[in-house]
Parts: sequence; structure tokens; C-alpha cells
Amino acid sequence: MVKYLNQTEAINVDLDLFNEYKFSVDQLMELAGLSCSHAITKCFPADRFGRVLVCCGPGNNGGDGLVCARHLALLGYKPTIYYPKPTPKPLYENLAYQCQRMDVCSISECPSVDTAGDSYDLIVDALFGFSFKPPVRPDFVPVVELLQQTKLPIASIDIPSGWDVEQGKLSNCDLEPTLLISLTAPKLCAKHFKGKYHYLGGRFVPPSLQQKYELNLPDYPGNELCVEL
Ligand SMILES: NC(=O)C1=CN([C@@H]2O[C@H](COP(=O)(O)OP(=O)(O)OC[C@H]3O[C@@H](n4cnc5c(N)ncnc54)[C@H](O)[C@@H]3O)[C@@H](O)[C@H]2O)[C@H](O)CC1
Ligand SMILES: [K+]
Repeated sequence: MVKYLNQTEAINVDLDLFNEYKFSVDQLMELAGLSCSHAITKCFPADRFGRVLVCCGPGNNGGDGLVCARHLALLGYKPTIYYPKPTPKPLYENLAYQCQRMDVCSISECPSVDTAGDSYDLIVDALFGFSFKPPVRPDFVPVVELLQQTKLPIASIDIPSGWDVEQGKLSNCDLEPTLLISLTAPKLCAKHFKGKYHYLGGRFVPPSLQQKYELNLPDYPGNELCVEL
């Protein structure tokens, strides 16, 4: 059985990839975001779910979202980015600029539940990943409430935002994604996931690192970037 990581293990795997294996964050973020876009194509085809709101947070989970939005555009979707607190670092600025140059729209106000329901077919939740510490800070409360209240399907990247990384949902109002894309390996909260589709992405973990953490990852089919768990 695939291993479900606690928060410390998830952070340590990440640190090992960067420090021991010398990957750069840009490399892994590109592969992570690309794998998320591929999982989305499998669950939500562009002809029925073309209009996608991609909500991006301030950390690497948000960076995965910016990459995912760019690839969704290349895959025939019409993504719109909501990135309320852009991080003033070249990595994030470049990712946002690349989207802009690909005519990916962005909005500066969080849409209401009704406006989002009329304007989009799917929401990508790239707000918080495995470094989230509850409770949600005030800047992000409106978008987290949108995700909690919307009737649109949600695709969460790595962690359903607002969930405790280990315990899962902290209250009954917490969001319930339809698709969860765990990256590298699922985190403990994914044991509480009840949505329709659970995929694993981030096909970049060196075998020796998989062995060190006894990740027991499933085989990815052929040349696929994601696998259904
Ligand atoms: N190894 C991999 O598989 C890779 C995973 N990636 C993705 O990176 C995230 C983890 O990224 P990190 O930057 O460590 O943190 P987060 O994005 O989870 O969030 C930190 C960010 O959010 C802020 N924050 C934390 N708690 C709160 C709160 N309660 N309210 C508001 N804001 C909060 C914090 O200040 C930071 O700014 C992982 O999940 C994957 O999605 C990488 O892309 C590459 C490799
Ligand atoms: K997320």
C-alpha cells in the first residue's frame, strides 16, 4: 500500500529533493503543475469543463497552480487566475508573467458564489499545500469560503485547502474536492478524502528516495504523468 506521509515527512522529502538531489524548485514545480493539468484532463474534459478558475496561494502550492493554469491553456481550457497575494519573488513573478503572455486572464476580486457559478465550470484549488497551518489568515478567508460554498466541482492540488495536513477536515464546512491530486506521495489527510477521483502526480521521485521513505508508490502506467489511486 502506498504510504501516506505526515507533515514532517512531506517537508523532509521536499527538502531532500532540493538539498540532497539538487533539484531546483522551478523544475519540480513545472512537473508537479503539469501532472495536475493532466489529471484534470482525465476527470474534467475541456469540452464540458472549459472555463476554469485557478485560485493560487502565496507558497509553492500556488506556484503549482500557476503552472497548471498555463498548461490547461495549452490543453484547450480557458483558465482564469485568482491570485490574491502575489509573492514578490522572481519564480512567482515569472510564472504569473508567462500566464499573462499566454493571454490567461486574471481577476483581482474574489467572485461571489453566484458569479463563480455562472462564469466557471471548475475551480482549481492551489491555495495551500503541506505547509498550511490553520486557521486561515484573513486575506484568504473570502476565497476559502468560496471554495467551501460553491456547487462547482473542485480539483485540489496536494491538499484540500483549509484541511489539516494530517487530520483532514477541521469542520463540517470545510471544502470537499471532487478531485484530489496528491503530489509525490499522498499526505495523511488524503485518507479522509471522499471525492470521486484521487490521483497521484509528481513523477519525479528518484528510486533511492522512494526507498528511504518507504513510499511504496504505485506504478505509473506507460509514460503517464499521473496515476489514479
Ligand atoms: N515535493 C513535492 O512534491 C513538491 C511540492 N510542491 C508543492 O509545494 C507545496 C508546499 O509548498 P510550501 O511553499 O512549503 O507551502 P504551501 O504552498 O503549502 O503554503 C505556504 C504558504 O501559505 C502560507 N500559509 C500557511 N498557513 C497559512 C494560513 N493559515 N493562512 C494563510 N496563509 C498561510 C504561508 O505563509 C506560505 O506563504 C506542496 O503542497 C506542493 O503543492 C512544489 O511545487 C514542488 C515539489
Ligand atoms: K491546495
